[in-house]
Amino acid sequence: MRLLDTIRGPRDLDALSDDQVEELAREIREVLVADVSKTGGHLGPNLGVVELTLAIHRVFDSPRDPIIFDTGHQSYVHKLLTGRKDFSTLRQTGGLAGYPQRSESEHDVVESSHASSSLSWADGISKAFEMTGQGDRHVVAVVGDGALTGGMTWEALNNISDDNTRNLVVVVNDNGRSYAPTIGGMARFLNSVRTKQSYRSLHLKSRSAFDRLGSPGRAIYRGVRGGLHGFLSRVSGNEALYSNLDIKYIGPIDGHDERALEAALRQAKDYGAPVIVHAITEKGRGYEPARRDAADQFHAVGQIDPETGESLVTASAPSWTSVFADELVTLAERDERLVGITAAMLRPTGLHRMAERFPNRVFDVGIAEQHAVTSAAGLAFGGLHPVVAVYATFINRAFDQVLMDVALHRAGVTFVLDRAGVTGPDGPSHHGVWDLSILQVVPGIRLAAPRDSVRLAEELAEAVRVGDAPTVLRFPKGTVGTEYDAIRRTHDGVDVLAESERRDVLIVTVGPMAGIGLEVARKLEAQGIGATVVDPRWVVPVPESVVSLAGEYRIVVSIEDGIRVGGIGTRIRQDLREAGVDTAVTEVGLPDEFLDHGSRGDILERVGLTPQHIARDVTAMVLGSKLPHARNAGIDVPTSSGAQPRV
Ligand SMILES: Cc1ncc(C[n+]2csc(CCOP(=O)(O)OP(=O)(O)O)c2C)c(N)n1
Ligand SMILES: CC(=O)[C@@H](O)[C@H](O)COP(=O)(O)O
Ligand SMILES: [Mg+2]
Repeated sequence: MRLLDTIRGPRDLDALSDDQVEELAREIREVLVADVSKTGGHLGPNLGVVELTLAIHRVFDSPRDPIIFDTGHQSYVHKLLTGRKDFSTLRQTGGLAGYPQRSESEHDVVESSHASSSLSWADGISKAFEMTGQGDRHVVAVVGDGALTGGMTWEALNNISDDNTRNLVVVVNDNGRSYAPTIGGMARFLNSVRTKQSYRSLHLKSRSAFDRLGSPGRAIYRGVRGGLHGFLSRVSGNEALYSNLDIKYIGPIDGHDERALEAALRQAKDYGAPVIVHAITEKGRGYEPARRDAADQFHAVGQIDPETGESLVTASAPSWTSVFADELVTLAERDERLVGITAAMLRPTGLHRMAERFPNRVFDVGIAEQHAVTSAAGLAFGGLHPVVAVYATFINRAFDQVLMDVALHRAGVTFVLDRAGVTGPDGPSHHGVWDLSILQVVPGIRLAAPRDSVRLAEELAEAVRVGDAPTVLRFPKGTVGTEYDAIRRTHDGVDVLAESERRDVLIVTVGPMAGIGLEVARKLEAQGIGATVVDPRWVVPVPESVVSLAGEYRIVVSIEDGIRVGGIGTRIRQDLREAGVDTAVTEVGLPDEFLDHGSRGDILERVGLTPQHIARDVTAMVLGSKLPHARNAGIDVPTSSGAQPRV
């Protein structure tokens, strides 16, 4: 039996000897590589926190001492140590979540995968403990060097430093990388610690001296190491950054030396005030293919060959991201005003291609979306046209900057939102389902949803030509689908994809929902219900011809991969009513709920965003029966004029 099989919870770790802890670390790495290579997931980050997580769970008493994982993608080891051993269903429908999830365990606290929030969580929890007579409980926040580039962490540190009576331990998991090497002054500070000759040489010399004494020497070394690191940090003046914040700093600690970590964490636990423990770790530790991966050390992998690390995923078509990446380079070659901005996701958003071609025209600002957006407003003020490329879910964080720094000043900034719509395996905080609703309230904004790669190229070229308003392009995760050519295009750019003689149903599709809309139309036509399908391409503001066309039909059906509440459908309905058009409107989209992880197909099926569900509901409406209220289909029939749907 494996040692790991005997660990039912963190308290089973207490009795392990040093050698058993090392054996357990080895077994955990074997499990991570064996299981995650089959399911896909955050292999590199989790291989880097094996000893760190073991030490935290041996020193602190979770869940009494809550452990907060920033971003949460590095919580697999935590899950293995808290009773969740079956990773064969990782990130799959109904399976283990890829992030902490309270419904899985009392040991899980923060479920959001949006980075840089852990210290604020820890600040609040520790304050609450202190104010409710639970001041003896410790709160531990594990924050990566990448997450430290996010502004929230500094807002939290500013507050934490104000009250030095709380049992709050911040463990900096410093592997020097977000996806790519972490950027900025914070990274330079942390890197200086890691590479400080005084730290490195003294550390290495002391270790080899004790090693020569054999196991007794190694035991002694481990005993004094905590103090040694403390000495080193004073020698190298590393604690300056934090001690000026009046926060105790312990480190740097070798993040793969479990005993040294324990010594530092015990010191931190007994300190009785906020402490930062700085652990130097390696993403992908213990697995050569990850360690060798120059791109991102297997930050997030698909299915891979566990022996070689080679990807087993074959793409049937180019990804939306790669189409965008190539188109942007083409545009940048023609327009020197174009610059790119990424929030620590250069390769995931495709900006790496522009960076390779124009290294001085792409800026990685760290995990700092708010800064990225307002900096873009500044770049536009200076005469450039920034293209801010982020995942759709992360633009949520910078809404105020889009509104008050870009739109208020009518700045020509283009936002490219990748992973828009239901993404799938990364769960509720990663679906890009809010952008259509929150951005459409921004005055002057223009929002496009390309239905295929041809329209992506076309609409990106149109977007970067707009110099007096924010423009937005949003497209989904994965590979581009079928190209849908238009039968005709209206004067204001609406593509008619299918047209029926009978003016029964007008289907207005947003982006790649065009495919579903055409399938719905085919199903309706098969029942003798006339259906026309149009793709506005630019969905905000709603083009006038959508409104005028709607007046010729009995029902308008909008279909979008975004929450229905406040979505494009509600905007169409409002524009129709304001134009005096009383055609019934059926808005099809996602429920305004948090959607658990799973495959995109399973999720769309579950919420009824499929041709079958939509055609059934619309048929029932047209034939006059009461619609079965599918969760995601809101039916709006104008009641003010007493009009009934013209069915
Ligand atoms: C607000 C936000 N922006 C971007 C991301 C995408 N993202 C996920 S993990 C990651 C890098 C995190 O780096 P770090 O905190 O150092 O953790 P590591 O992966 O190195 O353990 C990024 C940018 C995110 N989760 N949240
Ligand atoms: C944790 C995080 O925010 C990302 O690493 C996320 O997993 C993105 O996944 P994809 O790039 O595969 O969509
Ligand atoms: Mg990192």
